[in-house]
Amino acid sequence: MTDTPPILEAIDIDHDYGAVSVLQDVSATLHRGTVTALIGPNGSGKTTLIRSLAGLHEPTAGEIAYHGPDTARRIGYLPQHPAFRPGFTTLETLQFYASLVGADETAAMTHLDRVGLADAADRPVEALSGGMTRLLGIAQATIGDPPVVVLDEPGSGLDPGMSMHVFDVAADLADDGIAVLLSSHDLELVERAADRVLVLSNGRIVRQGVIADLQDEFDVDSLWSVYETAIGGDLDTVRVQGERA
Ligand SMILES: Nc1ncnc2c1ncn2[C@@H]1O[C@H](COP(=O)(O)OP(=O)(O)OP(=O)(O)O)[C@@H](O)[C@H]1O
Repeated sequence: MTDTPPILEAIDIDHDYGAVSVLQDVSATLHRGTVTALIGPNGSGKTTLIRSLAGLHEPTAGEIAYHGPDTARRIGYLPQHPAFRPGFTTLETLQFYASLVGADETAAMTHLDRVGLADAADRPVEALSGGMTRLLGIAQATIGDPPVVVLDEPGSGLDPGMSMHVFDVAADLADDGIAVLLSSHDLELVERAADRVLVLSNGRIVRQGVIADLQDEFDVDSLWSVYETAIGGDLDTVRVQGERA
């Protein structure tokens, strides 16, 4: 759990998009068997941090360090807007990703079943609803059993039952020993399924730790109160980074 050494960590990373500094001095750890939720206002840098941790872009400064096993696939990633090549079925698409990471033939169906998409196995990917496409993206992120899985807003666009299911899938992955990072704006679901949170505000981690410990520290009984206190300032204004707020 969280007292184990991290399997993946960001060490003092900065990320700039040209002249715009989006992450500053971010240090964060992910641990095996733990769901860590990344929460923060719109535009605070969550997707940028997730993409940095997934190795999709180099930080401008600092380091991303992976301490896990040398497997065929180290980190599974669900983008915020998953998209798949048209002309193939859901099952064929997942079988393709399975073949890339050396997973066995049955893995694709098992992973489809886990996200609740078994009945859509023969449906072309272009005929999936937005929510179903996201579920296929989650199945794709977990195929090959990477020890770290990062999910950018996995519950976005899903109905309440399916959102809850997706968070339960994340908790099940952690029960299997995987280090899961997910971003979300749904604090109730985060409180239900996550062990730890990283609170990002305006490109900086303003709090991180076990949810219950943060509630004790702030002497509050909900994650919303932790969030409100940690973020401070206006909660109804999007702070556009690189601009005067
Ligand atoms: N490619 C880019 N070029 C320039 N600026 C960018 C780029 N991508 C993101 N940004 C800026 O970086 C900041 C952080 O964006 P990011 O998508 O990481 O935030 P977020 O916390 O994931 O937001 P949301 O919750 O709205 O999805 C924003 O100010 C955004 O405008």
